[in-house]
Amino acid sequence: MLKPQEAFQILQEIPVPRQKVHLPLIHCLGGILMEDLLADRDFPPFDRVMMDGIAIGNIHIKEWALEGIAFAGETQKSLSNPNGAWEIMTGSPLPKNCVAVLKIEDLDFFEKEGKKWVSSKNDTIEKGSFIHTQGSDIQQGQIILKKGTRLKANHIAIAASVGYSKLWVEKLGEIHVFSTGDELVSIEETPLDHQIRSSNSIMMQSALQHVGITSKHHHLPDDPTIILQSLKTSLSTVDILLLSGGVSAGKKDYTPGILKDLGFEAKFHKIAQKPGKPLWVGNREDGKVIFAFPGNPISTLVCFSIYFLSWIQDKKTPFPQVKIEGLQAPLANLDHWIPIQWTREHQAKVLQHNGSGDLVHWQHADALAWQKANDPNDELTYFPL
Ligand SMILES: Nc1nc2c(c(=O)[nH]1)N[C@H]1C(S)=C(S)[C@@H](COP(=O)(O)OP(=O)(O)OC[C@H]3O[C@@H](n4cnc5c(N)ncnc54)[C@H](O)[C@@H]3O)O[C@H]1N2
Ligand code: MOO
Repeated sequence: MLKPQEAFQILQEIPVPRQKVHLPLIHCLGGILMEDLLADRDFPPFDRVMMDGIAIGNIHIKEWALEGIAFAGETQKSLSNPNGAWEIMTGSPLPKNCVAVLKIEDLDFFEKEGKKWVSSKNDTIEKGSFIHTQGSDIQQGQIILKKGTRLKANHIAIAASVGYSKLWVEKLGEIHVFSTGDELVSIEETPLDHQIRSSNSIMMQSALQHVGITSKHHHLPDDPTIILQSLKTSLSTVDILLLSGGVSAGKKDYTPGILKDLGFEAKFHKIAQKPGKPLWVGNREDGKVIFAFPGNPISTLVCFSIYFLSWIQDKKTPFPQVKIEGLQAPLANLDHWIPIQWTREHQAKVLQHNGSGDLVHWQHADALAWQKANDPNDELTYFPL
C-alpha cells in the first residue's frame, strides 16, 4: 500500500486548478499575485515621527522653548528658533529644521516668563532618534510586492498602502463540499437514535473560509443515481469537489465506482496510515480534481488538513520536529498520525482518544505528529492543526 510520503509526491504532480481573476482586495487572501506591485511613493512618504513627545533642532542643549503642537494629519510644520521645539504626535511629519524626537515620558514641561518650555530628563540625546526617515523602508518606483507572492493578510496591507483596491490573482474558485450517508442529519435537526449530526462538511468549509476559499455544501443520500447526478451538476461549474464518506469497503460505499463512471482516474485509493486509510484522490483530463475523504470525522479532519491543505498551499514536507511524551510503540505496517498538545517549548504530549470516530478527545489537539511505521524515535515531524 502507498506510504504517506509517496502520496505527498503524487499530489505535487496534480496541478491545482486556479483561475486568473481581478478581485477586490478583501477577496484576494490566499491568491497568488500575478503582477509586481510598485511603491507609488517613498515609504514612509515623509520623515515620520515615531513617538508622542517633542521634535528639536538642537541636541546639545537641555531646555527648549515650545513653538506649538503638530498632530498627525496636519501639514508639515517648521521650527523657526534653532533652540526651540515642537510638541509632536506619533505619525506627524517631522517639522522642518528638527533633527531628533524625544518621547513624552522623558520630558518635563514648565513655564518661564509666561512662555511654555520643556526639558529633557536624559543626559544624552541622539541625532535622528525616533524619526522614521523618508524612504528608509522602500523608495518610490521599487518593487514592494513580487509577482508570485501567496497573499497573506500582511501582503494585503501592503497592497492597500500602495493604492491597489483590486488585484490580479490566481485563486481557487468555489469548492463544493459533499457529505454522504443515510445516517446523517443536518445540524438543526434532532437525530433519531440511529442517526448522527453531520459535522465533516462544516469543518471543511470553515477551514476553507480561513484560507480565503468560498464553498457550498450539499448532502447526498446513499443512492448511486442521485450521487452521480449531483456530482455531475457540480462538476459543470466548479473545479474541485470534496466528499466525505462512502470510500471504504461497505456495501453502500459507492463513491469510488461513481467517480470512475464520471471519468476520474484514481491517483490513489488507500494509504498505509492510521487514521484515514481509505483516502481517495483523483483527477480528470479537464483538470477537475476530487478528494474523497474517509467518513470518520477524524479521518476527514486528518486527510483534509494534511493532504488537501498542503496541496492547495504548495506546502512541502518535511514539517518541523517536536519531542513527544507518552508515545506508544510504532505500528508495524502503518504510519500513524497522532494528536499532540504542546506542553512547553519544543515539547508536546500525546492525547488519548477512542479512534477516528472520536471528535471529543481531539478538541485539545494542537498538531498531528507523524510516527512512521516501525520508527521508535520520540522526536517526530508534525503538522499544525
Ligand atoms: N471492512 C472494512 N471496513 C472499514 C475499513 C476497511 O478498510 N475495511 N476502513 C475503516 C476506516 S479506516 C474508515 S476511516 C471508515 C471510512 O469509511 P467510509 O469513508 O466508507 O465512511 P462511512 O462508512 O460513510 O462513515 C464512517 C463513519 O463516519 C461517520 N460520518 C460519515 N460522514 C460524516 C459526516 N459528514 N459527519 C460526521 N460523521 C460522519 C459515519 O456515520 C460513520 O460512523 O471505514 C472503516 N471501515
Ligand atoms: O483510517 Mo480510519 O480513519 O482508521 O478510521
